[in-house]
Amino acid sequence: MSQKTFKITVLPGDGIGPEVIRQAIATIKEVEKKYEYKFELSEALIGGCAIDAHGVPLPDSTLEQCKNSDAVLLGAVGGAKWDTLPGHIRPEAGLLAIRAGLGLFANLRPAIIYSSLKNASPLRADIVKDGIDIMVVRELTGGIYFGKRGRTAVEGMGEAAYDTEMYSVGEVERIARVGFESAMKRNKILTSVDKANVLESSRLWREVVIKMSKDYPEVTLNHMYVDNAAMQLVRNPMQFDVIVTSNMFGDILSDEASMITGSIGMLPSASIGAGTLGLYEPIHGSAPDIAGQDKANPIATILSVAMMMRYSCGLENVAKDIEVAVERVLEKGYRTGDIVSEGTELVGTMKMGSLITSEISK
Ligand SMILES: NC(=O)C1=CN([C@@H]2O[C@H](COP(=O)(O)OP(=O)(O)OC[C@H]3O[C@@H](n4cnc5c(N)ncnc54)[C@H](O)[C@@H]3O)[C@@H](O)[C@H]2O)C=CC1
Ligand SMILES: CC(C)CC(=O)C(=O)O
Ligand SMILES: [Mg+2]
Repeated sequence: MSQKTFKITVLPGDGIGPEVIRQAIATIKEVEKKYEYKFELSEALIGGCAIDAHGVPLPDSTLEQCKNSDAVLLGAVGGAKWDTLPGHIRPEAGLLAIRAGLGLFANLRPAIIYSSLKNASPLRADIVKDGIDIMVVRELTGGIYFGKRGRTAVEGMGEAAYDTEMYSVGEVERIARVGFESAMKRNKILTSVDKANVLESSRLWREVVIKMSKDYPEVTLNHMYVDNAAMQLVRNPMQFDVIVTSNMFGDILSDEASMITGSIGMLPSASIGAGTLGLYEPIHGSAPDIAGQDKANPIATILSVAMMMRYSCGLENVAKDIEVAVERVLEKGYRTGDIVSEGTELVGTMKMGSLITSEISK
């Protein structure tokens, strides 16, 4: 029987992006060998490298190519070289534009602590002993990252700058639905994180989430202010099942959640919208401090490939295979620098990638 060919656009980006993407591509090639599914990979530019080549962080041709794909795999963008450019042509603007351009309003960031990595967590052993398994559902195409911004002046205070947080009922409804649906498939606890004691946009957020909870009577809904949530994540992370929150709060809390599971180099993400097209990327950035040194942990990107198999390709068995391969390599004691500890073996980006692909082929 002939298999469907999945069209994947690969956007390596900047810094460690191309290094971790190389290992993710090797994973896809291994999947092809083992399963005979076909993946047609084609690369395109985004971020700093696109600015260098075309003067813009997201060329129209890149967006078009992504729209004509089944899925997009992205490394990371950004770096000091482009930090002084005006905001709208910085590498990060390309990232925001591709998320919005593809209509990917929901970003799923699973923070899981692997049993063999418990001692890589900076939290006390008694806090992580029963495991951490949190799904952060972050709104991705609204809020302050997309609101009106600009420069003005304040009398007697000189130049001023502003950014605006705004959410509509429709935007909150669709992300809340992803949160509730996700909770229904898990332990049925949803924590909506906001700052409703101060922000009007958070008060609307909370009203909408409460209204929607009537459709999900089995889900226990909690509300938490973001400052408390940041604290509770280190105090008692096991209380969380699914967290649903705004773009900026989700950005910040997911970096925190990643570290309590061992490292930011471990967390994958899936950005999804109304259809099956999704964008898959590690939650970390371009890590200029370790770029080009074979030090980056490729696991977050490889696990993003697993999420791609699950959400855009419908290949749950392949997704599981990749996740088990990662687990086995960790159980055998191999570690990149960000998760290394006494009694484990330090390996580089390339070696970690090849250890994982060789587990997949088994
Ligand atoms: N999705 C994206 O493309 C993102 C891009 N950025 C951009 O990346 C650049 C650097 O930003 P930072 O704030 O430093 O965040 P970052 O996530 O790039 O790095 C933060 C720290 O984590 C470490 N780290 C990150 N990924 C790692 C990995 N896979 N293995 C081992 N260690 C890892 C880095 O070495 C650094 O010490 C900036 O230009 C920023 O705007 C930041 C976050 C996300
Ligand atoms: C440009 C930023 C919004 C990227 C980032 O930090 C993220 O998406 O996690
Ligand atoms: Mg971030």
